[in-house]
Amino acid sequence: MNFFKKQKAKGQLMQAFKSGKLHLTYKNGKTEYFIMPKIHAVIEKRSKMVYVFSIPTGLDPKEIHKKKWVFQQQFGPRVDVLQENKKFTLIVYDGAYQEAFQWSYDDIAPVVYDYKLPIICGKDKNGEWMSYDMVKHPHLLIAGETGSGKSTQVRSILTTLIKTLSPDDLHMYLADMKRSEFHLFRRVEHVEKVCTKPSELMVILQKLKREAQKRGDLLDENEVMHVDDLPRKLPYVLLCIDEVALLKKDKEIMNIVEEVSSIGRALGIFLILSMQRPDAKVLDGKLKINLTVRMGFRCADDYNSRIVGTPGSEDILASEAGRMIMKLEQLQEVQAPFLEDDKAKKVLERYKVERKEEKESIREETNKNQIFGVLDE
Ligand SMILES: Nc1ncnc2c1ncn2[C@@H]1O[C@H](COP(=O)(O)OP(=O)(O)OP(=O)(O)O)[C@@H](O)[C@H]1O
Repeated sequence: MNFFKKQKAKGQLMQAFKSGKLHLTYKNGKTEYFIMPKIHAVIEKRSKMVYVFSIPTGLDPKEIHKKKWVFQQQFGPRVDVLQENKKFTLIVYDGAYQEAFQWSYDDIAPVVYDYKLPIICGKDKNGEWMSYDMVKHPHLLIAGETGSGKSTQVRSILTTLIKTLSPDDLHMYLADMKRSEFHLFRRVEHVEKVCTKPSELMVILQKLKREAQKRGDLLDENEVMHVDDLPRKLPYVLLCIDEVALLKKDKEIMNIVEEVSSIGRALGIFLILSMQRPDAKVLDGKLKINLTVRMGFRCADDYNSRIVGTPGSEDILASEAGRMIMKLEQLQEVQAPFLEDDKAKKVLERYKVERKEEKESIREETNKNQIFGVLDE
């Protein structure tokens, strides 16, 4: 921030202190003297300004919190005041405040109608929808601390895909390493398999490897670069792994995931990976390069947000669930739509079929004794 901008910002804060009488006053004869709070730093961050100040001894710290409205009058409605002893941090967010909002397919459908594989992200500060076509930007990483809104976002993305594409055009494989999220997608027509164990995921990955091989051969035979250019349409395949970091010690699994991330784009095989704590070891090498789209929900610190590739997500407040820094072509702050578990269940009800459950239970039964080769049919 240049010198003049910093001075102007300091002046505005001083003005707020004066208007709210947030200072000590003493008189010497007829003259009044003020002891003002001391401004230690003014830091400009992406989409916000941070002021650090301390108050003079004798001024009640509660006054600063009670008079938050003074800062709002000076800087606009979107301010936060944090306190550590005598030191305060005032955060002034720029732009309009993007309130939380509900997922509604009626609102989303017109936004995504011309995408082949639509990923709905949320709304930016101006209330504009953010979305993209996964066929153009394959492989997505979603990261964020517990309670930051990551699982809700995965739920919203998958539900939107199910509503938009037919089960002939999209085959989903869902790996739920925490056993907490994907149960509501069981028996959905588009969902080939929901698994919760690494051994089951390995079966899926072996299948996807063979599928990739077949698709690669087809591209060669037909002398085309992308499955969309084949004479016969093939379904897109989506593998979504929740809490992928739990698999980091499983080298064989991680190697195939990495391989899919490298070759999937042309073959119509895509990944959505989510993790609570960004792990530099998991996001290493090829995987890091190939997960081109990132959604960084609130994370612990700037070390973590750097690993995700979404600087600024460490500054998202705990009260801002569903807020993220998104990296597509550029970094952008986005509020994700809120889709509750119960509502998703209702939306998905009409896509549930008996057939798939039977198929799954048969597979699971077979898998008990024989892990490999089950899906070779
Ligand atoms: N898009 C959103 N808009 C508003 N509130 C949200 C949104 N997403 C999540 N929340 C709120 O945050 C809570 C936690 O969300 P969620 O379960 O998605 O977090 P999480 O990061 O996946 O946590 P965990 O890893 O523990 O599952 C929700 O119950 C809801 O109250």
